[in-house]
Amino acid sequence: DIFGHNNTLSIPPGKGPHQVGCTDLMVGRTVHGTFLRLYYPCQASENPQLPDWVPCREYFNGLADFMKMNRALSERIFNYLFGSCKIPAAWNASFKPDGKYPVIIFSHGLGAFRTLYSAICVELASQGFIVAAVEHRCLDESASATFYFREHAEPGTKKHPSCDIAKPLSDNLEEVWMYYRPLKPGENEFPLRNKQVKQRADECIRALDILFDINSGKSVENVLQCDFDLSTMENSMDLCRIAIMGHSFGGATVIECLCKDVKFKCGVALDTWMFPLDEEIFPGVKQPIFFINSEKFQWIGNIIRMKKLDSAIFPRKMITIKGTVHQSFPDFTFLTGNWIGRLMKLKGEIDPHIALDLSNKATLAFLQRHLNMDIDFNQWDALIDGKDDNLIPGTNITIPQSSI
Ligand SMILES: CCN(CC)CCN(C[C@]12C[C@](c3ccc(C(F)(F)F)cc3)(C1)C2)C(=O)Cn1c(SCc2ccc(F)cc2)nc(=O)c2c1C=CC2
Repeated sequence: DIFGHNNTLSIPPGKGPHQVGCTDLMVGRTVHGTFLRLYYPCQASENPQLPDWVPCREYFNGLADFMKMNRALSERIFNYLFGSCKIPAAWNASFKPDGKYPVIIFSHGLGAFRTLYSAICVELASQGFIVAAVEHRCLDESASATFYFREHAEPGTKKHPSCDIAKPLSDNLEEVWMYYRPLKPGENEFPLRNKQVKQRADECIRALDILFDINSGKSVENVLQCDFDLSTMENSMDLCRIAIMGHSFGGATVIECLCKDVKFKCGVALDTWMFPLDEEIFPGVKQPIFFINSEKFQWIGNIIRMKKLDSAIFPRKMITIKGTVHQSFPDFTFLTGNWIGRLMKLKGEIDPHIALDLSNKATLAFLQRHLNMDIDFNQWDALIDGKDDNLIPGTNITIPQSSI
């Protein structure tokens, strides 16, 4: 196709020792419920069913809204380009009990949704983490699209589920879709984004609470009819080893979560958008933070705010990956040929596999250090200090002396 290659298996599989399984979990029958995609170490399975990267076509509509494109046309374009793309994980594969796995909650960026960072989540799960990629919804409306179920009053208005994984548990539930809400003209952005980042943090904390319930063997009702037995994950999570991770708006969500909940022992913030954060919370953040930045997205104001989190007491690290752009972290960076990928700023100069490999290895080394894990991720410790030809320690943005 015009992107130069077919996409089905373009998202790189995990490099770690574990096979990766994946399932969807929706808890709660209202917009205030929790919706997440779970990536986990699984039993080897013969012919694994690979889930679709974009689970429902409504997400293409959401992307169109987010990108201010015409829905009808772009749904067909996105479906043609990305409709066949699969996630390299075994859908609903049996969980592999093997001691207690550390846990990561992942928060997506503005206009994204829970499946768009599968390359990162699959890699981490393959290295022995349980990863919950939340889908932000509610007032937040910072996902490009998301859905929830509502008890529908009128009998017989049963709408068939739009995508096969969205079969609701009981048939008196109807799917309600909500889409990305752009800023109104003249709307003051900070109050909205600050409220949203607090909402996003609450959703991450609620997702963690649900993992606690699952770990304690409490029965958790999955409103989605996924044939995955959550009880197989009882007592399998190391709930002293929990990290929060996110991209862009999700990076700001990392800082907000660290401030709100000490159960998060450290944070990895990818190409963070600092704007939504109220600087008053910064002194309240005591956990280690790792800022992994792209070369092109950052600007002086954003870096200055990150520097305000610098500390002599709490470990704060920053690296910049040379030749990367903002979209080098979401999966799109693997799904287009070079020239159109660079044209649409979905790819930087660097090979996306090399870029994400550096980001993932640096992340694993940081997590081992600050979750006190006893494994071999410390082999990549040098990357935390930016010691690699493709890395810059700290930032490439020069900050004028006057502004410090
Ligand atoms: C003009 C629209 N305007 C909206 C406010 C700016 C839109 N925009 C730049 C984009 C996302 C882009 C994108 C995607 C996907 C294709 C595709 F063709 F491949 F589908 C193309 C082009 C359009 C690059 C961003 O917002 C950047 N950004 C993001 S992008 C997260 C994301 C969203 C959807 C995805 F599919 C993948 C990744 N997350 C954030 O938290 C923040 C920002 C900026 C500040 C905070």
